[in-house]
Amino acid sequence: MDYIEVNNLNFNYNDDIKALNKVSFSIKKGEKVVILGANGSGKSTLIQHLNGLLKPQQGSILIDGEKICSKNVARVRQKLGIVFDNPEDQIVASTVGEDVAFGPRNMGLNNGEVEERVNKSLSAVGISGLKDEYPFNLSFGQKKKVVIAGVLAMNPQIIVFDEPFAGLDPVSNQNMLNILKVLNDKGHTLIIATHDVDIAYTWGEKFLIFQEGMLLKVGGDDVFYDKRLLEHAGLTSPTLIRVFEGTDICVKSVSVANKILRERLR
Ligand SMILES: Nc1ncnc2c1ncn2[C@@H]1O[C@H](COP(=O)(O)OP(=O)(O)OP(=O)(O)O)[C@@H](O)[C@H]1O
Repeated sequence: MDYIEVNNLNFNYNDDIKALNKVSFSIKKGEKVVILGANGSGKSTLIQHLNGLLKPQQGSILIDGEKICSKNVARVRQKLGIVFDNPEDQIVASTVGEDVAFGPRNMGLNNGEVEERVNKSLSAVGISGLKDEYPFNLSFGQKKKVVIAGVLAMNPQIIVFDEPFAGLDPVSNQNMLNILKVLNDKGHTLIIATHDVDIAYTWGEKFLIFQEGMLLKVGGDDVFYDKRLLEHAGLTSPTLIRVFEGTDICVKSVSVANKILRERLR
């Protein structure tokens, strides 16, 4: 059984904008998946379906064998956490510590357990020193870490990140890659939604290519060597592939060289 199953999902906004069009795919436990598409291709709409924020107008979503419905949506949200692109939309409390505690408290954990989860999560993203700060005064990258800590504190098996690298400086970018690596090493299933082909190619293992609400292709690295597919999706080749274009180096050698490079960059 697959861990996440999306079957024939359709979703329109205002009866006319087809945001998702017959989307079907599955994800296995522990996979590193990228939902890749240009602006407006349906990524955020899809993500919001994965934890029941949006209800399918047609089709279904199963998480760990359970079809999402109003009765189990709270349980699904403990299994699948989402870090949205704008951290300010997700911050709810007046101190960082209280914000991170919000999820575990709602899960009914006692004060000791909540405190332990808060400290562990803040430490995992490297912001233990910000525990008593007012979160809205922090920088964008710090706010992002507060939200990630809040999601980690719920200990979801699956974590979805919408544009996790957007707005981060190079050091914060590397921090984010490190956080993702630790989570993946611990066995979490990770999903990133992005339009950034470089980030996608560097980090991902399985790629879902979207265009105007349609899932054009599910594949591995091979999707990045399919120029027609990328063009159709309104995407370009990743820089690591483009630098070899026009040289005599064959695709196979580029692929092998990039495998080594990507391992180093992750
Ligand atoms: N609340 C909304 N009301 C009406 N139309 C919407 C709404 N949200 C999204 N859409 C439309 O649905 C389509 C898919 O949008 P969505 O935000 O899911 O794409 P996206 O791939 O996440 O884009 P981006 O990369 O720009 O965030 C677009 O045509 C968009 O204009």
